[in-house]
Amino acid sequence: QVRQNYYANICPNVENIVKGVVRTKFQQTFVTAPATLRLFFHDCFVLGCDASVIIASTGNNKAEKDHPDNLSLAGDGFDTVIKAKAAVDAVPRCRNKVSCADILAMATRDVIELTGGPSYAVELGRLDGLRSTAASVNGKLPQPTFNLNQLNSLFAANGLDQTDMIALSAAHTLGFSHCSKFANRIYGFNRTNPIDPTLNKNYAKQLQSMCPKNVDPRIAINMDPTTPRQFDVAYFQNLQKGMGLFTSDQVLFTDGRSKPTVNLWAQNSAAFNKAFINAMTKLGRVGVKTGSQGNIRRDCGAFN
Ligand code: HEM
Ligand SMILES: [Ca+2]
Ligand SMILES: [Ca+2]
Repeated sequence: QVRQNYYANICPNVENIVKGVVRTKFQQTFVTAPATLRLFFHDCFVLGCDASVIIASTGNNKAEKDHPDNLSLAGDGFDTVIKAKAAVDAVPRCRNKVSCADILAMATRDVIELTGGPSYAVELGRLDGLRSTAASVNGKLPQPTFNLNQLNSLFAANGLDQTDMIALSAAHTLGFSHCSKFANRIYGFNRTNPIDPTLNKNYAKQLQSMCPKNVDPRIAINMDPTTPRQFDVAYFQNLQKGMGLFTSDQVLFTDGRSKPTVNLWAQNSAAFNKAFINAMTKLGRVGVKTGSQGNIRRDCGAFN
């Protein structure tokens, strides 16, 4: 249902308008990039790419964004969509013609390019969803403790295969994590190993010093210790050295079924870029709403 150039006759300049807003915001704060990319993922995996994640809670509805798995979504992702929506709506012919879900898809494409990743033609034509509840998030998002089978089955439920899953995981080449998300790997891992043995020993020490026990829960650290602001294949090179931050990252190298793909992409960014664009395009098609299943929200944070 989604296609390139969907707004060609409705709002011909929409992609440039969004790009301008995203570029300005990115220049003000780098977090714009990882925050927007993660927001898109968390939107698409819960009821499809329909901007359900952007809805704010109200007195009688606890929305998706207040589910525990979404509380660490950085505010700059939401802010990017709201600012881009305002800029689109300032153009008379575009006013209330472009969905929040599509604005998020365009902004995500733009932040990947701004951080040095591949650019691609984005498919558009999504409607915004009519429901958003915290309960609907349960079991829909991957946990950092997941093994390969758990990752594959959750991604398969969204029409994404193992190759797509590995490519999309490279989003962790950018952005931050709070210490609590991987503390189990560096403190009291199991009965025989206090530290996860798949973790590089020096990296484990660094993590312990950045995240001491009883660290301030607001402290966040770079997920890619080598090029935290570049969208690149350093993510895969880190995995080869035991420097994947989460179990769900490192398992891509320790499990023999995914290791060959990690090794290939660690030394072939052209092949990775191609797979990443393909996977992002598939992600953007998940659960797309049409007709009476959705509408175009006037305010991305509230139902019409
Ligand atoms: C494969 C399974 C995945 C797991 C288990 C996972 C888990 C996590 C966790 C725990 C964080 C840290 C959150 C925090 O403490 O603030 C995080 C951050 C992030 N994730 Fe994932 N994620 C996965 C896949 C993805 C995918 C597919 C994307 C996008 C395509 C993505 C994009 C991001 C980004 C960009 C950040 C950094 C956010 C920021 O700096 O604000 N992740 N992820
Ligand atoms: Ca959604
Ligand atoms: Ca990087």
